[in-house]
Amino acid sequence: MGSIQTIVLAAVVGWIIGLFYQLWWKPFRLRKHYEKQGIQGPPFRPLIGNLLELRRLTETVPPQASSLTELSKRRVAPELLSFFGSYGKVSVHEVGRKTRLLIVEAELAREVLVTKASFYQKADLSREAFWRLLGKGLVFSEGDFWLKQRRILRPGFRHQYLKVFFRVMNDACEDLVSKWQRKWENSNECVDVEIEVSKEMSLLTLDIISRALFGSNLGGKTHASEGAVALECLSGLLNSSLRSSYSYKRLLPGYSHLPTLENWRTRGREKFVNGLLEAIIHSRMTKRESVRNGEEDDIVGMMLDAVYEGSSTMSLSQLMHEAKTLFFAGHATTAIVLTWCLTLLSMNKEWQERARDEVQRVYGEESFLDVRRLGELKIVGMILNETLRLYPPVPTMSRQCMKPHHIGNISMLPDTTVVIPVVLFHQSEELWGKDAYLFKPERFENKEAKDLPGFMPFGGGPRICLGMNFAVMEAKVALSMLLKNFSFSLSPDYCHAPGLASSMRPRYGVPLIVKRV
Ligand code: HEM
Repeated sequence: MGSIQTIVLAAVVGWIIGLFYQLWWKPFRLRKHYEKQGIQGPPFRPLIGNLLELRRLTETVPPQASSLTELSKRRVAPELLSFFGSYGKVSVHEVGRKTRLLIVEAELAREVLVTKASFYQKADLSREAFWRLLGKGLVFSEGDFWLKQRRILRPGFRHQYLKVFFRVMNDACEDLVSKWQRKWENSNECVDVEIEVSKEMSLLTLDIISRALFGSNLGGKTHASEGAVALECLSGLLNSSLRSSYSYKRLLPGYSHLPTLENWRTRGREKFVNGLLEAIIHSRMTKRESVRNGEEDDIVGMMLDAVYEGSSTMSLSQLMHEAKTLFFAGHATTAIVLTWCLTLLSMNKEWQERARDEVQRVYGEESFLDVRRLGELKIVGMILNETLRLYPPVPTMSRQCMKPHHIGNISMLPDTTVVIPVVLFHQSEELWGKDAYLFKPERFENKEAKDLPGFMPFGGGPRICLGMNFAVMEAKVALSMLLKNFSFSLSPDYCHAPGLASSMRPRYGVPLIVKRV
């Protein structure tokens, strides 16, 4: 009996020491390590870290922007902007027990993402926040497993497939144009129509990614009503992921498994999206077994080839995770860019005209663009880059240090999360000049501008966005098709408020007045 008591006592003492180490000693030791190197930050607070300050700073964002040219960084990353202002280009703070180093120095960020990438992994904090949305797909895989998955998926984003997707993009955009044209069916040609474009762009990109992933032969699965429900579920999942960033719930291990109303809703949404994807993939498998031609022309088909090939190492459950990752990663980001492109063009009519002139010249008499002429859409490309600069859909990235090493003069220790505030780089006066807040696509006339170390809308290094070429092609096709058919101006109901739950989405949507060209 005595020995059992001793064992229990030793276990309890061990557990308390472990807890003390994790919650207090480890973050305290890391904080001291960085402070000794002259890196400052808000005061160290055990257990909760700087959640109080972070929450207070994010809650100060007013409901509406002060002007149409107010920089989005003030609304999307006010806490990081404030730490940068108070403590300089490199500062330290904690979220709960996680130590974070905020780096607003382009060369250091490049080291983390590119040259010293092997010392880092994706950060636990973002994995915890986004796992329901992105599954265990490529975005959060690591090491050899990540490399293997990336090798399987990469061909799907190469030129040969992109040509197939180009058709898919054209078809989906044509459907959207026809849908909008019908709004004039019973009314006068010159009548203005108000359209909430942020929702329309989300539906469009969801349609495109479903067609590219699963083929156009979906039997209407992700169109119409199911598409709208899927969109609602995805946006609900995104909101709860982003809301959890600075939530106290983070301090409770296993919170996401408790039977709360929010968790119940989140699981319902997740179940719907998983069910939809499973049904589509199973119908694809059945089709594949009956009509096997070996030449798949969508991404799930290509992954199924990898599942069935003897040499392959992709399991069916991994295929589900990858499909989920691409389904989400492939639609939300591009929808944001398209929404802000149309908004900025509505605010800057001369650029809208210049872009339309270019589109009309490149299309000529054709109703579809020739894939070989995509490169001629130079002005559209410049507008796209300037939009990605002002409204980057991924406003911050983070990495977790795995091994001791140096970046610049800083000695890094494992378990430190590095925060790379893309949005602060993109809107830095030091990098872009005093007029960094203005929409000036001519910045990108010089091709080298997009290779500047401070411009990273698609990330960088080995983990650079897999869908970058897909997204650029999609945005060019959609913009050119819309500009060719319609003109845009701001609705009197438009309220400028970029930033919804730490993302670049517009808080109140974007109602635009649309006219037929
Ligand atoms: C304008 C649209 C897009 C933007 C701005 C964007 C941005 C990014 C960024 C910044 C990353 C790197 C994140 C990090 O390093 O932590 C990333 C990764 C990724 N993106 Fe995109 N993305 C876009 C569109 C797409 C599309 C259309 C797809 C797929 C169809 C896609 C699939 C992925 C995947 C799979 C990764 C993870 C790559 C890896 O870790 O190896 N993205 N994206």
